[in-house]
Amino acid sequence: MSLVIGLTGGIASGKSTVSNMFKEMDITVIDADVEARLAVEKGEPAFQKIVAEFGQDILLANDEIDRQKLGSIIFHNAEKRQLLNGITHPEVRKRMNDQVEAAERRGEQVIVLDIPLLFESKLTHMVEKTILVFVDRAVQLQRLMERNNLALEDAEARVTSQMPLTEKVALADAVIDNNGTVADTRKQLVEILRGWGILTE
Ligand SMILES: CC(C)(COP(=O)(O)OP(=O)(O)OC[C@H]1O[C@@H](n2cnc3c(N)ncnc32)[C@H](O)[C@@H]1O)[C@@H](O)C(=O)NCCC(=O)NCCS
Ligand SMILES: Nc1ncnc2c1ncn2[C@@H]1O[C@H](COP(=O)(O)OP(=O)(O)OP(=O)(O)O)[C@@H](O)[C@H]1O
Repeated sequence: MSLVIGLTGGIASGKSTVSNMFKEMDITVIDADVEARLAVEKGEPAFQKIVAEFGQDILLANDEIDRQKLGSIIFHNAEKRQLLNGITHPEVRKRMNDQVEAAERRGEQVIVLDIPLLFESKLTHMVEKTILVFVDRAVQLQRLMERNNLALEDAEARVTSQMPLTEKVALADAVIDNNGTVADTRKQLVEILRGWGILTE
């Protein structure tokens, strides 16, 4: 049996930064954002449902979903967000489960699921241990504005659409403080994995 670790945090809190560290250790990381992207490609069942609910206006000229447009709708409207989540999340769960099974068949001892909404969507049953990547709200907003080239108001809408990181701290088995340097973050990850017997040296 493998150990399945859930890696979570908030938008732009540093999950990808930490998941890259796992990948450098040759540990498989299954990324919910990647699976969510694949699940809404043209021809997939979720694509049809999204167009039926949100209308043709949501499509780009090439008939793919306009992610920026869909994001600007759902990050400002909780009802629409729930509607989208209801369509995408079952598909994302299915895809992640398939990948976990494939990694288990390959005999992998440790598997990481990178799931931004692990706690909001009550997906903790999919994992044995959880690691939260934490940053202060001000740092989170700053990094999000810079990375996605967003105005403060849009960055705030995205952060506010998720459970506050301060609440997630109490739910996680281990917390990495990513307010400092990437090197500080790596040190904390190594300490956690040593504590869990995953890293020995
Ligand atoms: C709204 C969409 C089109 C925006 O696409 P975009 O390419 O701009 O962003 P991307 O997919 O890379 O997501 C960036 C981050 O936004 C946050 N986020 C995405 N969806 C949601 C949501 N429904 N609720 C809260 N936060 C969300 C996550 O922290 C994620 O890491 C897209 O995120 C989407 O289809 N979301 C629904 C599926 C979902 O919930 N994905 C999250 C993982 S299950
Ligand atoms: N310790 C750090 N110091 C400075 N910048 C950082 C640090 N960690 C992450 N960043 C930067 O902050 C941004 C967000 O980090 P990252 O992409 O890892 O977050 P994420 O949680 O995976 O985000 P999302 O879920 O929104 O994709 C990136 O531009 C990244 O380069």
